[in-house]
Amino acid sequence: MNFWGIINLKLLLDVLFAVGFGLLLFSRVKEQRTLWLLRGYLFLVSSAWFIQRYAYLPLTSKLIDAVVLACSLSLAILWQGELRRLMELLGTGRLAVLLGNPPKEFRATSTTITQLVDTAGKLSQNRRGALIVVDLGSDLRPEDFLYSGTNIEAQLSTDLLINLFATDTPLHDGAVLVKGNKIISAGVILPLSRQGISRYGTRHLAALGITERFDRCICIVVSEETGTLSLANQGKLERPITSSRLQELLSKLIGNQNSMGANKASLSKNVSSQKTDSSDNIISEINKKESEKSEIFTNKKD
Ligand SMILES: Nc1ncnc2c1ncn2[C@@H]1O[C@H](COP(=O)(O)OP(=O)(O)OP(=O)(O)O)[C@@H](O)[C@H]1O
Repeated sequence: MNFWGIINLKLLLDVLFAVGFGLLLFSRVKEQRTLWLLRGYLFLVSSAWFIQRYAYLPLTSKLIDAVVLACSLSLAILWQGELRRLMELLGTGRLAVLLGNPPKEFRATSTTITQLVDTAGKLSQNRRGALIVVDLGSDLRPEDFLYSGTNIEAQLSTDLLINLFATDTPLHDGAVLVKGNKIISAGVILPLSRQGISRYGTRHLAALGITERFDRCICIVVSEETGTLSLANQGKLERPITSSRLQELLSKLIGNQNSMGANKASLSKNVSSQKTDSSDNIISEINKKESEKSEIFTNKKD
């Protein structure tokens, strides 16, 4: 192969990689305005490259370079959160999440949705505060939280969730992390959001905090004060919502539209009877811990 052949091959590969990268960026952007911005920016960058390489127009080239620099700076300000997330994902090696291909274990089923709605409804009726983080593919890891809580690794069930948020249990403070149909941990302390500090309490700010940092996770919040249900997604809080609205939102977000409108009554009946072995074990483990705690307490008193 001669010299020019090698150069052209390199150029071809360069263009192919750049196009591939551009397509990957386009596939990750969902909002129309962001898409326009990205399209305009990539057009400017490729024009600058083309003029620099093929046309001897030094002044035009300099001008376009200056415009590209100005656009890069304004986009860095505008997309602060997204760029930060991108670097976090790259730095922690979560390439599957970056490529939009989350592992199977994050796929929640309609049963998961029903269990979550059922739990939120019951907790709301009893005015029991709760915070449930549902990882839909952000691959949340202990380092993403201020405190990663206690490892649970149990099958998701309404009974277990309700038990975890019982006010007299050690793990009720903080959030419960759910991935797919599993409860991963409890007593998790989330990073707080800085938006709406004057409007919301810390439970709601924690829900906003985690969802504005990770776009594929949502948070169900039950207010202890009012029993109000809320859903946080992408740093926005929808509240107050009813159980059926929560079911609708979860079905939409989890992409499980089939579960919408399914006869909720019979499903919630099923859910109540779905006591898995592992969740039973965890409940008895928690109760054991509690009785141990009270024993120590009474011994101390004696
Ligand atoms: N960073 C956090 N991560 C997880 N849970 C948190 C965090 N901060 C507070 N919480 C939970 O929220 C509870 C305090 O809620 P607080 O009353 O301050 O907030 P709120 O938004 O007004 O909620 P509510 O309406 O339930 O009162 C704590 O006891 C704890 O369980």
